[in-house]
Amino acid sequence: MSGPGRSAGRCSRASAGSCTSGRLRRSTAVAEASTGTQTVGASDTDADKLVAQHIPTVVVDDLHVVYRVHGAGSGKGSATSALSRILSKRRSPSVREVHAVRGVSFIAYKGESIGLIGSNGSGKSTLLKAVAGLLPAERGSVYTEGQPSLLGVNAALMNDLTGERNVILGGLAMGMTQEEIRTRYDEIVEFSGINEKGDFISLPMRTYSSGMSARLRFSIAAAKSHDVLMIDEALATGDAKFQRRSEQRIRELRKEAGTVFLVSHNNKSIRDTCNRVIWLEKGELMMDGPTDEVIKAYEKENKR
Ligand SMILES: Nc1ncnc2c1ncn2[C@@H]1O[C@H](COP(=O)(O)OP(=O)(O)OP(=O)(O)O)[C@@H](O)[C@H]1O
Repeated sequence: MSGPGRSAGRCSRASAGSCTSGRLRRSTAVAEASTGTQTVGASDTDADKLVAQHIPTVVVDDLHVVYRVHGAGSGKGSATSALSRILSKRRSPSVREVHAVRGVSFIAYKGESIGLIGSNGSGKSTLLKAVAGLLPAERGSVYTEGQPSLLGVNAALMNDLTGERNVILGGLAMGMTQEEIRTRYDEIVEFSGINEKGDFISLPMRTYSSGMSARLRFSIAAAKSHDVLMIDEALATGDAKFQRRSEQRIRELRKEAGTVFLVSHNNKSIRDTCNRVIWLEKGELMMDGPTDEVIKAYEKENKR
């Protein structure tokens, strides 16, 4: 393992399994353009064979993430009051800390598709952002193999540019060459289904519905195999047909040797695409294990 802050004990502390890779690096990268019915758990797929090799892609070690909210509770959080404070050199009236992730540790392996579940505000998105290098760790460490890509429904492509331009922009942001983008362009547009009801790809993205934007973002991100792909609720916005297609693509990405993280409140999506689930509550890791086991425990807890 390489990267600052490495220590011999880290891998074994993080979770079960051994840390055999010599290529993991500490996560500092800024994420790129921020995204059935088949059961994956027990089948003898290529992805399952990869998982069995135990090649780590992400090591999260006792991770804590804290947000600091300036001006919280004072009722003076506006830009004008902040400017007046700066000019008068007064200190911010109050800073509230939100401890969003508390001591989470796990190791993700090549070929795994990991669902992140938990109630609203339990820290799922924050954990993904920290793994992507978008949020700093207050304490603990994150090591990743390769470049993690966070695909969120709020990921910023350029709303004033056409869908067509955004496909190119998103492709470049993910490290594809112009030639690769040209080759895959038709495939991306077709997968997104944006043109099913007319020539929408030549219109600016601001004219798209939220579902259409999410579909295009997912299609761009899914056009490339990722070392670590993190998808935050992207499937929730597409219609049923698109969801099935996306789930199929997630299974393929998993086979293409990467690791996929999927945040979702839809337990069926998680069951259909993930072989492992991490359950968070109040920023703490409640359970980490095979999909069926964790979802069963989560559903039992939520029936109370
Ligand atoms: N930018 C922010 N500033 C301050 N606090 C934040 C910020 N973003 C999230 N939080 C807080 O961090 C905690 C975890 O939020 P997070 O969005 O990670 O939860 P989540 O599990 O993804 O929730 P959901 O299922 O509702 O999307 C919450 O208490 C939330 O209020």
